[in-house]
Amino acid sequence: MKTLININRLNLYYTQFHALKDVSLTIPEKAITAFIGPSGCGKSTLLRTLNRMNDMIPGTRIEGELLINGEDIYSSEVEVETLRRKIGMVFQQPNPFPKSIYDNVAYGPRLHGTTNKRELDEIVESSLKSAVLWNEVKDNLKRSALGLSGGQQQRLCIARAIAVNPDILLMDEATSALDPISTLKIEELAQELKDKYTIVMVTHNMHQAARVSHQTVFFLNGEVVEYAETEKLFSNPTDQRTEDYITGRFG
Ligand SMILES: Nc1ncnc2c1ncn2[C@@H]1O[C@H](COP(=O)(O)OP(=O)(O)OP(=O)(O)O)[C@@H](O)[C@H]1O
Repeated sequence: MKTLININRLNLYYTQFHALKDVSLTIPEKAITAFIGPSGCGKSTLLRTLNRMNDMIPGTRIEGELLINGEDIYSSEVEVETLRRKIGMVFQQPNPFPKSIYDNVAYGPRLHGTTNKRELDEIVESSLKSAVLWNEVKDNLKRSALGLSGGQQQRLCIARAIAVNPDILLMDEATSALDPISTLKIEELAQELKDKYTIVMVTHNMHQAARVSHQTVFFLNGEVVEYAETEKLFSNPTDQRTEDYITGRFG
């Protein structure tokens, strides 16, 4: 499997607080990588370094190297806007815009200069189909996105993210606010999307990581304790701390 993301000795500080400690990690292309670990261990922080969302938090300092496709995304030549266009993100709480379903999905393509109605129609349809939402909304595209259920809203947010054709999809506990059936739908959707996108997901739910991911990364106190193919990490972890965590002895 080809490596897409290469992280070398990454350290991140929130002012004085050392939140990521010497993190080294590779993330394979077109597969799902799950970040697990107890609350506050740095999962979301590392996820946010991948699209430079942490840049927006004052006092954040980063050392080390983070390569995507061989390019250091923290180099001064990288334009953050261009980088973020290639990296979609879905959050814990579905956050559709207070606009129609259609306008939510068309938002990114319009921002990037697509104005042709037929082209936009096609992008909206194909993105909603990819997000397995099309059949539920195709007759109501002009309705407000806020009228959808939580699970539908989250699939709409995924459609919105993929409408600009990113390389990477980041999911930060994207199912933790959803009911079990909606959660299952998003998990199934992630399985389908991984053939086209590299997915990195933070999850509180170890079973979810075990169910859907190819690779799992276990964090503790800002460090990566261990990362491995999911099957290996859950059946035969190398580190005692991983074993303690996955068997429920802490966290
Ligand atoms: N903006 C910030 N300023 C200062 N400290 C922060 C900031 N964001 C996060 N932290 C701290 O950094 C550490 C890692 O936080 P992070 O949100 O990455 O953990 P997490 O593993 O994703 O946790 P959770 O599972 O609870 O979301 C925590 O101790 C947190 O308090």
